Amino acid sequence: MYLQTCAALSVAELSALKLMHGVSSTCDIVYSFLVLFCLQYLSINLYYTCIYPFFVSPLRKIPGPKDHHPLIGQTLNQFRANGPYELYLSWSRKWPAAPFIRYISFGNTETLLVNSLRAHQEVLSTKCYSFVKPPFFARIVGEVTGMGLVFAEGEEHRIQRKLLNGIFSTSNVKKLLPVVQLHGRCLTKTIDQRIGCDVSAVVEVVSLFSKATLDIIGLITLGKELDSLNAKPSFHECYDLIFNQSPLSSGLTAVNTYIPLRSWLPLEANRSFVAANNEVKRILRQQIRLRQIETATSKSATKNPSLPISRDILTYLLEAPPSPQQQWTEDELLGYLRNEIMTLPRHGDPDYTQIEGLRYLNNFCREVLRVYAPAVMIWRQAAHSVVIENTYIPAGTNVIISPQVPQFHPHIWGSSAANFEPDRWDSLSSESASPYAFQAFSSGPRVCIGKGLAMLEFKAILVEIVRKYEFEAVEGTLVLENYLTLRPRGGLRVKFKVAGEGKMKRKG
Ligand code: HEM
Repeated sequence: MYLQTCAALSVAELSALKLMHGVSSTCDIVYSFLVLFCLQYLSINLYYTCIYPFFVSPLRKIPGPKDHHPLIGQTLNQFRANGPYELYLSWSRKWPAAPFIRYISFGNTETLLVNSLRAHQEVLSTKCYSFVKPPFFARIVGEVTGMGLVFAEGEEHRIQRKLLNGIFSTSNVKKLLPVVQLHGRCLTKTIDQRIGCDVSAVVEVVSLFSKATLDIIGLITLGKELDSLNAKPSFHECYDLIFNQSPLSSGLTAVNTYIPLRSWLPLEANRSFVAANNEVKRILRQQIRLRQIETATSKSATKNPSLPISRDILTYLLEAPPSPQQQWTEDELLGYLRNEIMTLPRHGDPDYTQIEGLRYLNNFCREVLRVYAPAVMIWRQAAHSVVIENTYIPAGTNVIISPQVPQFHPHIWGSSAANFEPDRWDSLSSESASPYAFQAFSSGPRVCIGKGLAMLEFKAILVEIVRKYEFEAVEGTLVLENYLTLRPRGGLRVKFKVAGEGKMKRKG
């Protein structure tokens, strides 16, 4: 945008100069154009980085932290913070009643963090289509997920959602339970193999669960086992490379957010990321093409719908590390869960109604997603100027929803907001019962389309694991990081041993 404005201004100024001083040589014209263009570009950038945010912007009076670096804003503080949510939560605690909190990010751009329930409702629901995904977000996420429904806007988004909603309806998700259970059994088979003849085994679960989740989504969306694709390197190897980048490659991803260097930097760390990413997309495109041909030729195809877009396969994964602040011990919480799951018939897989009937399991899963929301940031940009909660938001302003902010807000969840307490879901206050108090899947017209499927997967796999094993985390302290989703840094090692009888009786 600046580039076009500067070019237009330079042309106008050059024409005026020519009128005043007569026609000069082509060389002079090009030289003058370049000088004028650079001067203008520099001035505009200086204005927007050094003057506008601090002396002119209508957002400057909104409460927010002032301890930013003069050029890179809060970027350094975010990098130094204890986990990806820490700064947002500390600001939200400092200004609990503010609808928005304003902070300065890289290059002194202003960002608004959504804070109150009402502001969440307006941004995500009432005025949902006044906001779009910012271009830099498309660069970081789009390069991994591709540009499907996630990046469709306005009317195009409404149409795509209408087409896809049916596939993810409760009645369809119900039918997918056997697929999920089948993969749950494959997962426990892997754990059994690792235990072998020993009493217990330590297993790195992030890659194990990621693989199971991917396999389920692959089978549901492509109608194919990803393991059976015979690609070299395999689909899972490429996927692992994308999500477990080297420090240099992660740094490049961060830089790519602001300066789109990714596609032409001749570094090995960059090349392997780009190659893995391209390979994943190639495999998916190929499978989708095959599926489309099958669908076109098969009479029964309409009974077996598949998603027409490749990005849905690279989706959010569940991680559930234990909370350091919890009041109940891990043993007690898992004991309650085990006791409830053990009320299911011993043999055979539970059906959908039986799983949905497990009240504590449902509370447990929602509490995991409340305390450890996998999506750390949901990015938006004002498509046009808009007023929310008496705050004037100019077009182009970046707005961020961080699910942990409403999910830890003391005005919504009370003073125990940071504690892991599954029972809180049985007695919600009017604030915490609001659909905007729990944002792990976002809400409004852009709510996660896979929410029902993700919850079913989470519960069904937990049932499978809890029935078979007793388990505990091996590492004492977990460091969480954000790479597209919340992940334990360096993975999560869990000690599994085959379960005996449930030992804990539920209190009360
Ligand atoms: C625990 C698991 C999951 C979590 C926490 C999660 C979270 C989210 C969140 C927060 C959004 C909103 C993103 C935004 O507006 O920028 C979203 C959107 C989306 N999710 Fe999920 N998701 C999960 C699983 C899934 C699954 C299993 C699928 C599909 C198989 C899926 C497909 C999508 C799609 C297509 C969108 C875009 C919806 C739209 O813009 O209309 N998600 N998800």
